[in-house]
Parts: sequence; structure tokens; C-alpha cells
Amino acid sequence: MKPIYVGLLGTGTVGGGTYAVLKRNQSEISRRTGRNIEIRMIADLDQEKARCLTAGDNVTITNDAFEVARHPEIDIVIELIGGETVAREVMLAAIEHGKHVITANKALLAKHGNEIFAAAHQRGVIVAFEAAVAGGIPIIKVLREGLSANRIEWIAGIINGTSNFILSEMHSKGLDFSAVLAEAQRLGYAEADPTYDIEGIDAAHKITIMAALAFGVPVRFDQVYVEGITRLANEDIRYAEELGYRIKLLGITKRVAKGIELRVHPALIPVKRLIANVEGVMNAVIVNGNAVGSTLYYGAGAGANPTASAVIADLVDVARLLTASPEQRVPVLAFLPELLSDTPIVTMEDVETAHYLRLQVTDKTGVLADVTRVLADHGISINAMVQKEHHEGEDKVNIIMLTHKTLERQVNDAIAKIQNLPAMIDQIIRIRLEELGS
Ligand SMILES: NC(=O)C1=CN([C@@H]2O[C@H](COP(=O)(O)OP(=O)(O)OC[C@H]3O[C@@H](n4cnc5c(N)ncnc54)[C@H](O)[C@@H]3O)[C@@H](O)[C@H]2O)C=CC1
Ligand SMILES: N[C@@H](CC=O)C(=O)O
Ligand code: NA
Repeated sequence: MKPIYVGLLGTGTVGGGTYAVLKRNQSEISRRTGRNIEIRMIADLDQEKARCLTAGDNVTITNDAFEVARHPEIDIVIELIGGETVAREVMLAAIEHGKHVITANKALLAKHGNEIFAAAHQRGVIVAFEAAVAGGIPIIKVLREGLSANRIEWIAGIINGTSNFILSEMHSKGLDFSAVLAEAQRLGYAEADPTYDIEGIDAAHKITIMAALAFGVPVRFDQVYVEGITRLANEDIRYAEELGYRIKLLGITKRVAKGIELRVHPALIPVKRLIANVEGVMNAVIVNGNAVGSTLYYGAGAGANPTASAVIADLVDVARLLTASPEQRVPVLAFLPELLSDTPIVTMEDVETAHYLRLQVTDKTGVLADVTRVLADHGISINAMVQKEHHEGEDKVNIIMLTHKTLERQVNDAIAKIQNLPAMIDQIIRIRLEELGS
């Protein structure tokens, strides 16, 4: 039987890994698909890089991604160039030319997914994107197929390898933020613009995609609440630890009475939870369904080989479905496109969580009474409180409070009031706390 011909766009970290893993595991993969899958054309602006990678293999190399996307011989196009402009145009061009498309580009799907999915549906081709969320963890497969018996209640995940790597190194080695980021970049984990990683934007892209699959809603990146790890201080990581918590950057989406929560922010998690102990570039995602309960998925969230594993799993899936009619395929967002719902995303002010608050105050009597009065006035009850001893010669103390679950709006109002008390020395630090129990 004729091999399946693939066009590969981009031979960087993921593209290079995809080429190498496909070559290495070719015979094993053919035993699964019954057909050979051959990368026949490659486009990269840096053609030399592509030549080194293919080392004399029978592959046509070009710097024009559109030439590959439109080529009549190509059955499947894999987009691994990143970005949102050319990537969007080339994906749409490939779809228009009847190619099935595979991408690892979460930014593209979170922002332009609705357009791309609609174009693919109309043309009857597949859009596959396992590598776009949580790297090598097959979480898209889980949400689309494995848990399809469930009404998904919530998802919480460590879904950015770079920021988890940074937090882990800061925590375990006390290393400086920028040195760790440079190492993550060297290892190929970080995005082309690493602010996407450290400011939570990449995690927001991924939670947007997971929310769409979990709840059967369109992708709505513009409505995610996003807060990164750049304002986290080492002392908060230390104080959290003393209280039995670890700080992680979480992507969370949850079904609540008013709609769907969709948020990314650092959070304290009890150290006893497995997910609190996920370190380095590893990712982990908890999916809670109303039949299965909580399930946990763990694996490498970034890097050449783990991401290639996900890209090639998509290749195998598409290869198996090439002869199936569109109605026989699993819907791209897990629910039938005509049955997607318009459940609203709730604003952050309407989200209810517990909080860690660190107040930096002048060490004098009456301060604590003033603070607790404001909290009580706002209906905020305190779960635990610690006063950290001040350093010699300093007039400042840190008061750490853990609150019970409270509406974000109430906490915002209370923080604003407390911030104005004369004893306050610095900005109040607030980090949300997630128990992540079942
Ligand atoms: N690096 C990782 O661990 C992961 C990356 N991703 C995603 O995979 C995609 C690729 O990421 P990386 O491989 O890390 O990037 P990269 O920067 O290492 O590679 C991109 C490649 O595309 C080429 N390229 C850029 N624009 C092009 C154009 N217009 N035409 C032809 N070639 C072009 C570049 O020359 C480069 O070789 C991105 O969307 C990224 O978000 C997803 C999961 C993990
Ligand atoms: N930059 C991303 C790469 C994978 O999606 C990350 O660090 O997780
Ligand atoms: Na994945």
C-alpha cells in the first residue's frame, strides 16, 4: 500500500524531535498503522537545519511552508513553526487543500481555534493537537475519549513545564529566577517569547483548550484570568512550606453554578497531594468526572522527545482514520460541533477560593486587632495565622494568614481596606489556596 506522505513545517525542538522519533520507531509504528508514514517534505526558514536533520534521506526541503501545505502529494501537514500569523495562514491553506493537520501550537488554537475547527469541519479534515497541551501526556485523548462517560466537573493542572522547572529549582536549590529561566531556554522548554511561560499565558492557552474539550464550549482565551510566577518571592515559597503547602502555577477550570471558571495563577497546594510533588519540567493534570472521581495524569510537559511522542500519536490516529468518513471520527472538541454550549465564563471576582495572605506590618500592639476586624467586616474567616519573628534592628513583622474559602470580591475589598491601615509597610501578598480534594 502507498505510504502516507507527511509534510513537516518547522525543524526546531519539536519538529526535530518528531523527525528523529518517527525514524527511530518507524517499524513499530507501521505495525500499528499497517502503513508506512513518511515525512516527504519539510519547510524551515533555516534549510540548513532541515538538511542536517534529514542527513541525505529522500525528503524535499524548502523554506516555503505554503509549498508544503498545498502540495498534492502530501496527505498530512504537521505545523511546528509556532507563532500565530504564518502558522494560522498555513494551517488554513492546508485545510483548504484537503490536508489533515496536526499542531503543537496551543497559542494558535486558543486564539484562532474556533476559526480553524470550523474550516476543518467544513472541509471534512482532522485537526489533531495532542502535543499542544501538557506535552507528552495524552490528556487530549483522555478528555476526548477516555472520560467520555462523565460529566467533567473540574480540571486542575501544572501545565507549563518551564515555570514548574523554575519553581522547583528555586525551591530545591534556592537558585535565582533568571538563571533558571536561561537553563529552561537552553533545554528547549521555553516558548520563543518566554514571558508566555512565566506570566502564565502559555498555561492559559492550554487551560482554554482543555475547558473547551471538558465542557463542550468554544475556545475563549480572551476570558481567562491570568497571573504568572514573576511576582512570587522566595520567602512565600518558604512560609508556604512551613505551613504544609507547596506553591505551583495552576491552570484551573471548573463547572460552577454561574458558569465555568477559567483561571491561571500560582496556588498553595497541600504537600500531601501527589500533584504538589510534581517537579521540574514534569506536568500533571487532575481531571474530576462525576462518575470516575478524580484522576491524575503525569509526564513530561515539554522538550523534544516527549512532545514528539504526542505529535506522532496524532499521526498514528490520523493514519488510522484516513479512510473513515468524517461522521465516524471523534469530534474535534469531544462534543458535536452543533451541540457546543454557550455556558458563560464567570469573572474572577465571582470565584471562591481560600487565600494565603502575607501582611508586612510595623511591630506594634493593636495591628492584628485592626486587621482581623476588617476581615470579619468582610465575612472572611481565618483558618490559620502565624506571626514571623522580625529580624534584629527591623521594626517589621510578617503576618501570614490562611483564610477559609471566600469570594474573590470580598477578599479584594478587604485587602484594599487593610492596605490603607497606617501600620502597613508594603504591598499585601495574596496567593490563592487550592485543596484539590475530590
Ligand atoms: N518546545 C517544547 O517543548 C514545546 C513546544 N510546543 C509548541 O511547538 C511549536 C514549536 O516549538 P519549538 O519546536 O520549541 O520551536 P523552535 O523555535 O525550536 O522551532 C521552530 C522552527 O520553525 C522554523 N520556522 C519559524 N517560522 C517559520 C516559517 N514561517 N516557515 C518555515 N519555518 C519556520 C524555525 O526556523 C525553527 O526551526 C510551538 O508552537 C510551541 O509552542 C508545544 C509543546 C512543547
Ligand atoms: N513552553 C512550554 C512548552 C510546552 O508546551 C512549557 O514550558 O510547558
Ligand atoms: Na498532550
